[in-house]
Amino acid sequence: MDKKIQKFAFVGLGLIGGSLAKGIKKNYQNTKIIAYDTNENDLKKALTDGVIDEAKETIDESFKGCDFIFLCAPVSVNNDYLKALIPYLEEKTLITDVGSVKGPIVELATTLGIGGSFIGGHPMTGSEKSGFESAKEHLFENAYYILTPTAQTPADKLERYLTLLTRIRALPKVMEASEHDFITGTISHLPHVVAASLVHLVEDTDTKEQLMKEMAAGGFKDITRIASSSPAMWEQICLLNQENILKVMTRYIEELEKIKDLVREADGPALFQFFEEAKTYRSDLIDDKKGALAKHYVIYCDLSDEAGGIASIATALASQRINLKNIGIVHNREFEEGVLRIEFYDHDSRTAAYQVLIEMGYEVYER
Ligand SMILES: NC(=O)c1ccc[n+]([C@@H]2O[C@H](COP(=O)([O-])OP(=O)(O)OC[C@H]3O[C@@H](n4cnc5c(N)ncnc54)[C@H](O)[C@@H]3O)[C@@H](O)[C@H]2O)c1
Ligand SMILES: O=C(O)C(=O)C[C@]1(C(=O)O)C=C[C@@H](O)C=C1
Repeated sequence: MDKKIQKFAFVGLGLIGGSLAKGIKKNYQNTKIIAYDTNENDLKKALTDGVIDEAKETIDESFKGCDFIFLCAPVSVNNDYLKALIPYLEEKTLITDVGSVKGPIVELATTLGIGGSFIGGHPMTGSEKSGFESAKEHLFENAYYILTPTAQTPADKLERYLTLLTRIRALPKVMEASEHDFITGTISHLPHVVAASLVHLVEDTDTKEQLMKEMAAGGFKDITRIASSSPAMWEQICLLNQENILKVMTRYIEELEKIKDLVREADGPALFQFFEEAKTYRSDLIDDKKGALAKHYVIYCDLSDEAGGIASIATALASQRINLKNIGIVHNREFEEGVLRIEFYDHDSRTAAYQVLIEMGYEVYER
């Protein structure tokens, strides 16, 4: 139990800010969360849902006394609020942002003389959706969350941030802002530029009847999902990480020229090698499904009558359209009596199943 009330403030309560606020509300017992956002409807919704305790109409004295302040608006806007919040920072306050570019804000914090209060942050998770209504309390589970301290960040503040990330089940990684910006320029910013440019290409070359748009299948949809992301967010990321994005775009255009040559020369073996090497590297990526970051959506359920019990549980879940990945009795020293282990494909299915089984009177638990 957290004895002391911790005060958290948010500026920007959209997808990322809203998810953080939800994650904090769920994982800390004693919190006061205040938030400011230009979107009044989202603030009202967050208040009604009990995610925040107070909605603010402006940045003022009420931002004093915070343990954490999270800047969760588009990147250049975060830079402006960093300045605006200086009068309200106290000794204990840790101010951070969640922006996708880290160099400029870390430099700004240092220039403003608040390097000792600031740590850059960037969760390597998200979605093409925006706004508070898309926020999820479990967004950060098993996801890397990069921290970029300044040269003046004290060790105890970094420690406090690491503890918070562990509580929301994120995987913290500390690095230099410049290294962060080069890495994300390559694995996140360039792919968003490429996805959007592919969409433009198809739009511009489509037939009169728009057959390409009509027939686009899995391949095109998979690679362009992120083209649906917020234009305001990506405009600012491109402006703030301009140098790295230009560097990596130049390198990518060279890569395209190389593969263009192979196609023109009809060089079968080289084309095979090109795709084979990409396939091998791609299948080595650590993702949700394997490796150190494995995500298992599992619940356990006590059963008295094994045979009939399994069937009725499977039927009840199926009737609610909840898909099972795996179901079976576990007998081991931890569960001497044997329990039913039920695995799902995703977090939402697990949450829904938990509710269904509780309502059916089963004893259900997550480990
Ligand atoms: N979307 C992602 O996948 C993702 C992932 C990691 C980090 N980020 C970073 O998180 C930040 C927020 O992105 P998001 O995806 O949550 O976007 P979002 O659009 O869902 O949320 C941004 C919020 O900021 C508010 N806002 C905009 N201008 C404002 C202003 N001037 N004053 C106060 N509030 C303002 C908006 O109303 C909105 O609620 C960005 O800096 C982005 O780089 C995004
Ligand atoms: O999954 C997605 O939709 C994302 O685009 C998330 C994503 C990315 O992986 O590029 C987008 C921007 C961020 O700064 C971090 C994560």
